[in-house]
Amino acid sequence: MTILVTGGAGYIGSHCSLTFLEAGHDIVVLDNLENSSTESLARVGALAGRSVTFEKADVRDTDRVERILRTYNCTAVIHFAGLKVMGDSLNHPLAYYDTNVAGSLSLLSAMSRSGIREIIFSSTAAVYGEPRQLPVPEAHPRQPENPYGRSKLIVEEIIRDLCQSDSSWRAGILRYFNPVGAHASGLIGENPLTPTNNLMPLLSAVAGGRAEKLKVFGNDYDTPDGTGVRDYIHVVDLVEGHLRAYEALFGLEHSDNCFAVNLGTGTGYSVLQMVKAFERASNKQIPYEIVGRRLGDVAACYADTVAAEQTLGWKARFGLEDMCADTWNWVCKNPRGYGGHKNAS
Ligand SMILES: NC(=O)c1ccc[n+]([C@@H]2O[C@H](COP(=O)([O-])OP(=O)(O)OC[C@H]3O[C@@H](n4cnc5c(N)ncnc54)[C@H](O)[C@@H]3O)[C@@H](O)[C@H]2O)c1
Ligand SMILES: O=c1ccn([C@@H]2O[C@H](COP(=O)(O)OP(=O)(O)O[C@H]3O[C@H](CO)[C@@H](O)[C@H](O)[C@H]3O)[C@@H](O)[C@H]2O)c(=O)[nH]1
Repeated sequence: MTILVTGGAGYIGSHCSLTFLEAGHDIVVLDNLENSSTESLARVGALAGRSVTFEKADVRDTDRVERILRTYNCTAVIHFAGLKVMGDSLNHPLAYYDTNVAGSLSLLSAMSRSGIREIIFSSTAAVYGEPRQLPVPEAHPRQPENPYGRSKLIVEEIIRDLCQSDSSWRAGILRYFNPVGAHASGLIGENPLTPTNNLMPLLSAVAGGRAEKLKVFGNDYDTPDGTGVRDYIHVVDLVEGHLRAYEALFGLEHSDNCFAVNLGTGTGYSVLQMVKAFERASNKQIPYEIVGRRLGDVAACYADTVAAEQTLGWKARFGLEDMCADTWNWVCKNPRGYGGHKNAS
């Protein structure tokens, strides 16, 4: 029962690999190292007490993926490999459709050819677009507003069609809200040197003196303090959700062989609340200035978590303090990220 983890050297994939190894599963990681290095897997191996089997490969190489699936007798796939920067997807839509859509199609074809029918797929709250209702339930209309969100929605639909066409397929689609934080050891986390527009890495960059101040994108939203509200979820909670999803796949009835659930905490925090929380965790002042709204941002977005609780028996455990403290611990211990990563210096 070996599980193929695509994108397993990356931020979420490395945490997931550790969680699955610790739960006693055998895994093989496939990654093209486009946004990662094998150092993350060396550290996962050290934490788990056993080495991680790794194949450097591209998910778009269907024949190679099929060979890997067969070589390791894989029975299921957790699919993280992809591009993830919403803003970037507006400038490079073809790259996003190629990696996220064509890459997933290639993987699903390789699975189909080798008779593997179980997949957990990394989707995103970005498939909902502007929330019309809060908290956002899974049945909320899916109207993504950028190529990144659309690429994920297209793959969701492909997976649904597969499950409908053949009841032996089983799929768990997981819509992440805002993953943050790092493993408590401080050994694995999100590479601090990767260019990013996300709030948490920018907070740590300012606290660590790598950036002068934070730009707060708008304080005129219809939220308690006027700044944007999001559902930040600790990456360790998020990957626990994958373990529960993997277990839930076995309990699925053939008539109901595909589920889509939100992975969030259900609680929203504003940008200014995040600034304060990070100041407490780091014991540093975080200077900020209010600037105009960022194109494409919504006022507030947080998850309805009822389906995750019912379908997976899963609920996030970590609070904002842990998310900030674990991020800060990771960044302080690894100010230059992993060795070998193209953005490491
Ligand atoms: N981090 C977030 O905020 C977030 C939110 C919602 C959804 N997601 C999704 O979760 C998944 C993992 O995100 P992450 O934050 O760990 O990103 P990441 O960039 O750290 O990890 C993605 C991994 O995929 C690999 N990869 C990229 N293209 C590949 C290809 N063609 N073939 C093989 N490997 C390839 C990269 O090298 C990297 O190791 C992504 O699919 C992303 O879209 C992330
Ligand atoms: O320099 C910054 C960066 C962000 N923000 C604000 O912080 C909040 C969070 O922004 P960010 O961390 O960029 O996350 P989102 O824009 O919510 O998008 C994330 O969350 C989505 C899921 O909801 C994922 O799909 C995306 O990949 C991921 O980037 C928003 O209100 C932003 O306006 C600032 O004020 N200043």
